[in-house]
Amino acid sequence: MSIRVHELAKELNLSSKEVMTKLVAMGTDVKNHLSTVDQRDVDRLKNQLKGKEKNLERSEHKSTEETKQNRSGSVQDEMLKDPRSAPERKTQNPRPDGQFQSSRSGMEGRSQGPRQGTEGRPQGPRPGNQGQAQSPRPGNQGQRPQGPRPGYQGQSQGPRPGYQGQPQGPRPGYQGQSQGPRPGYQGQSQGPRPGYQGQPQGPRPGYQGQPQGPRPGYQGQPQGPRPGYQGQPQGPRPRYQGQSQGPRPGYQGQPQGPRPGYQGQPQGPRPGYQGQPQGNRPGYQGQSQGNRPGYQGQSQSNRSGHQGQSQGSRYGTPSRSSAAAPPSPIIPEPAKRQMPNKKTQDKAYERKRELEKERENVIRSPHKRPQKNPKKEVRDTTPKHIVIQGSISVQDLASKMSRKAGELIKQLMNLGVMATINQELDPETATILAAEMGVTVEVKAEKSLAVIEEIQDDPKDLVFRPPVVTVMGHVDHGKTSLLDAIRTTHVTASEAGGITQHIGAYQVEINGQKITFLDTPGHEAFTSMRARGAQVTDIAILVVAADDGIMPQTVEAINHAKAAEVPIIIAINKIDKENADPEKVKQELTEYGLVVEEWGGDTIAVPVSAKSKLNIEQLLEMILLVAELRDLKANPNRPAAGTVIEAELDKGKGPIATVLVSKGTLNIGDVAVAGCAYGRIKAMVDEKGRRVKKAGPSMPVEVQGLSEVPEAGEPFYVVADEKLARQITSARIAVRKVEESKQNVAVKVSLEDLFDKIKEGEIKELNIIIKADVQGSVEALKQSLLRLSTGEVRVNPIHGGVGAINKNDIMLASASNAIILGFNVRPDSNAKATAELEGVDLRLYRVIYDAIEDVKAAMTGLLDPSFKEVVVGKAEVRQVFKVPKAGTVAGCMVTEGKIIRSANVRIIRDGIVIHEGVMESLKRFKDDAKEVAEGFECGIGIEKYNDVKEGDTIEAFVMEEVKRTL
Ligand SMILES: Nc1nc2c(ncn2[C@@H]2O[C@H](COP(=O)(O)OP(=O)(O)OP(=O)(O)O)[C@@H](O)[C@H]2O)c(=O)[nH]1
Repeated sequence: MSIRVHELAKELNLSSKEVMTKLVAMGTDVKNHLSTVDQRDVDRLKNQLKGKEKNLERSEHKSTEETKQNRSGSVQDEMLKDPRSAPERKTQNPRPDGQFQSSRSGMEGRSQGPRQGTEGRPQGPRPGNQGQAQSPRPGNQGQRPQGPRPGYQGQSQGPRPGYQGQPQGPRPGYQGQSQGPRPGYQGQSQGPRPGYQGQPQGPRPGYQGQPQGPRPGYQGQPQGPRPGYQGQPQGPRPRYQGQSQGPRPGYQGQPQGPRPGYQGQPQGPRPGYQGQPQGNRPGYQGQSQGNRPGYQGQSQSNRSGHQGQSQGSRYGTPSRSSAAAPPSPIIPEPAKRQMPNKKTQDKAYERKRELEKERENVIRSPHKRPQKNPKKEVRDTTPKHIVIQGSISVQDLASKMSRKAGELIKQLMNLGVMATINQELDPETATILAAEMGVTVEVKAEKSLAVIEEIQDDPKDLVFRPPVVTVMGHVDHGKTSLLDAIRTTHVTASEAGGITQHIGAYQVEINGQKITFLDTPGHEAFTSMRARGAQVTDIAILVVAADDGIMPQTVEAINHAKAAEVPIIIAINKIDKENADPEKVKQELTEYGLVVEEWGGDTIAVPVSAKSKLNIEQLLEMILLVAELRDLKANPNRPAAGTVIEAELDKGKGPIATVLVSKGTLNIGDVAVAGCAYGRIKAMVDEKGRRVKKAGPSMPVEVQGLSEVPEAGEPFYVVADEKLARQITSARIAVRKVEESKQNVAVKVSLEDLFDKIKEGEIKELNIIIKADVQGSVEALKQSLLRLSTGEVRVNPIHGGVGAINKNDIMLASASNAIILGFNVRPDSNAKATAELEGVDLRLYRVIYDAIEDVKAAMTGLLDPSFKEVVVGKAEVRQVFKVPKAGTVAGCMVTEGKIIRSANVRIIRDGIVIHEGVMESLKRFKDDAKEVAEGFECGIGIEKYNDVKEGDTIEAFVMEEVKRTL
């Protein structure tokens, strides 16, 4: 059974705090009023309280008795007054003088006869006194036993350190309650003390100080309720010889006979005694001779019946006590000297209060720790060095610097830069800004997950791989026919029944060696892939019709192949034709730097007929020969890497892609990444539609299992697992989003930044594509530009052609990082859009000199980029009117943008600029108009120009000032 503190308090009619204090003093572990107390502790507490009450009652009773005695003039008084007369009156056995050193009022009347112990006490053994210490007790100076005390049994023989410190000064806290072992418990025997209440071990029902059996000696004063205790033994007390033999209900210290053992009570302070309850005992404090303010326990001599004790009553008030007990003439001097003065008492009291407060605090908040240093040190925790990876937004930089974005924006304003929180700062700006705020910046390019690192192969693992061939040439020269001829010629018997699929590439075998053909004739795919960084072609087959010779697209193809540094094999086709002139073709080729072998050059030229399947084998052998010279090798024993040749979304199969493996071997079940697509390869088929389980270097296969359709030209990699594949593609998607959000196409080289790039060493060669209205202009421009080459940069016209600037020109420029110069030509709409998309710098001139000057200025950093031509609209000439006074007026339909009256115009015919001049009139019907929007008709008159024709395009353009950026 347990009970909570507050319930117990209620039961005892005490406050919870009081109960807690008592319990804590008893050694019971209670934390607060809700703590539970077990029955044993409850009983102990109750016993304690009960004992206190009884003691109080006894004290009251005793005081009354004392008063009575005092009034009537007791024997004891008389004894005190004249101790020598006492034996005559009271004791039957006179005691020699000086033996009653214990000058306690109650004592004096007791010894009516000789008490063996009395005599023996100071000098000899005191058989019954067990509560006495033999060790020095500071407060007990009056009666030190001088010799062995036979009745003293519970005492330690050695020094008892704890016994001595108490009585002299205030003893603030209750000390009778041991909270732990108290080695030096004083006054108590070290043997079993059944009735002692200082030992809070539980109820001691039987104890009352009176042993039930023979009591070997006095054993200290119980503090708890000792119902039976009154100092009267219940049984014989052999050593207590000065006592009455029978029960002494009211034992009050008046022994009927000598009590040899009872005399051991010190008169002085008994410091170690602590068995007193803690309850308020108003009168308490005046006990003993030694002032023991904290003393709350009953001294050994404090037995209810023992009224004559000491100089100060322990129960009654000092005044009462003193009144009851007149000063004894035999009080030893030393005891008196120990009475502390008022100052000491005050100090002691203060100290006691402090300790009590501390204890209360501990009880209230046992876990609360005192605050040692509540003040916190303010430390600057902002980093002094940060690492960034390229550009960084203001917000992210602020976060890295542990600053507020507002602080950075403010600092940027101080630096003259207006920025928003999301604005991207380039590394330089970020570094300067951070430096202004005391932070150093380290720009470290982060290894992006989006980029897959190339595996470097050991040269000894490399083996020969089939060459990858692209067929290029002018329109109708027979590219498709040649590819078909090769394919059909070299289809083996076993493959004949196979369903030939168009997967963008295929392989043929000749003399046990394979050749891979990209099944997309023309240089469009070739340049597109090159523009994406994919260089899959090992050898270019240039098809030139023997009856037609070199044509513009032939030249383009030559230049594309040269720019890609791909060896060219010439297939002079249609030799079956009567008007075929292969020699003429060879002759023309020399103009483009291609000198055939038989003429001493290194260009292989094979006369073939796709139609008649002539020399196809010879052509293939030449391909193998060139491949051998190129030492085309790859390691087949590694994870596959390659390029997406073609890709589409198949209704049944989902995303499918033709992949040309360039290194390693692709297996079913491999996890691959291509651009932002990834997936586990579920199935692979070759160009014949056969399912294959693996694809080695240079083998084209169609794969299924990718998450989405990748773009042609995307690199294709096998990675360790799908998790990594997901991470890579996620990173790529994130990069793509950033790129899209920037809406900023990666600008290739341009004349504006040419000088800077030359200075930075980024450009050592300026690639230029020239398109002009006539070949003569192309050549003139080419020669002039070549002369601009300097030691720092070489001008390299990679391609020149006649006619409008087309998409192929743009792709070539993009792939080769070239600038396009157009002289008297315009880009077609497709080319213009592609140029914007690819970031190709496209410049149009009407005067060759202007083009040369611009390139020259750009190379020397003197190009004035402050004005830029902006085309505001285009109109198609639908009808031409001859107006007598106004000249020729072009009736037009605005097809693009708007035609503005103040704009300059140029007339374009078949992609060639016919005229450039000033608009003379702009009319909407008969009215003059400032501008005419797209979809409306208008009449346009051009100053000093009447040669406009139906079908011409009139382009309106303005010169806009370009704001220079720092
Ligand atoms: N006589 C003869 N005609 C051929 C030969 N090769 C192709 N032709 C013919 O030339 C024409 C064009 O052939 P294609 O193979 O379509 O030429 P291409 O270069 O693929 O043409 P585009 O796809 O338009 O660029 C066809 O009518 C073919 O029959 C050949 O070796 N001899």
